[in-house]
Amino acid sequence: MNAIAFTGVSKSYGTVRAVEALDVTIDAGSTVALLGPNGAGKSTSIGMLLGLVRPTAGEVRVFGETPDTAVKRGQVGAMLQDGALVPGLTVREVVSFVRSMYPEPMPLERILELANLTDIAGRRVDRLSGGQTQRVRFAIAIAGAPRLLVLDEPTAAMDVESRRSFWASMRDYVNGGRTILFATHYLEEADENADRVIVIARGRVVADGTPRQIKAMVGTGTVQFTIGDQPTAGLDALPGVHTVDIRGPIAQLRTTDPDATVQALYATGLRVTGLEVKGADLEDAFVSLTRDR
Ligand SMILES: Nc1ncnc2c1ncn2[C@@H]1O[C@H](COP(=O)(O)OP(=O)(O)OP(=O)(O)O)[C@@H](O)[C@H]1O
Repeated sequence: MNAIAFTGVSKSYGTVRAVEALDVTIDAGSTVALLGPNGAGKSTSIGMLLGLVRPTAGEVRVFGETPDTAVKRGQVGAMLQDGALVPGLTVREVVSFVRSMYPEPMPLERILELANLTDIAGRRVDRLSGGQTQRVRFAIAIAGAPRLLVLDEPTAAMDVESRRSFWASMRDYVNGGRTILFATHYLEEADENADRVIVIARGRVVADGTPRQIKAMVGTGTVQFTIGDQPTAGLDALPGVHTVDIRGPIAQLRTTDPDATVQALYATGLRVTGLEVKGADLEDAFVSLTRDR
């Protein structure tokens, strides 16, 4: 059974084509990352999935129904990028209120526990840190025990520790066969938490596969250094290297294993100056992938 089906879906804002001809189905029970750079069309796609944004063309179905119907039936929970919490209320009050709007909500204590809020349930929501606020948003998203959970950059305001515990809660929640679709800018986050990664850039799907397949396509990082007029032959044979770009005096190697690449680079005997190692720049990687095609 498909949890989600986009069929020929496009959305334009005036002359801006935010999403173009999206054809994607997502199986119930899977955890899928929607990965892409700023402005790729992730939030627009999520908005259409929730019935908040109307497609210019095409059709969206959630468990075989329109997004509006699926949302009304309490089948979908969402955690969006913004949305203020009612100030003055405690965490427990906010979560209880949201629970009361659903036909078959999860028990209150279970929600608080899953969202790691039990200890701060009595605190006012306007006195929370960024990470704690995100946890309340998560609690609100799961309050109705939805079959599909949609998260738009859920860990944006969190530090490393909060991210880790957030994803642990998520795995707990999804254990009973629920479906998760989340948007992220980070390949590592997609890799660690999804079983399928759909990459979008400029409103189109440019890659779709397991995290392993996606990493092999884009590399997980870039190793850059000043090569000057030294020979470039052999750089593409260094371990992990996937693409070599020479721009003036700068050599940029896209690699699946930056550590191994750097070690081997030093062993070549080349004079390496201005070394920089960075995480994958998806925008760059995908713009060049789509151009190469
Ligand atoms: N309400 C709107 N009016 C006009 N243009 C919009 C609107 N919403 C989005 N866009 C444009 O549509 C494109 C896709 O935006 P969208 O927010 O879906 O991307 P995104 O992948 O979610 O980006 P981010 O990671 O920055 O949130 C962008 O060019 C954006 O400027």
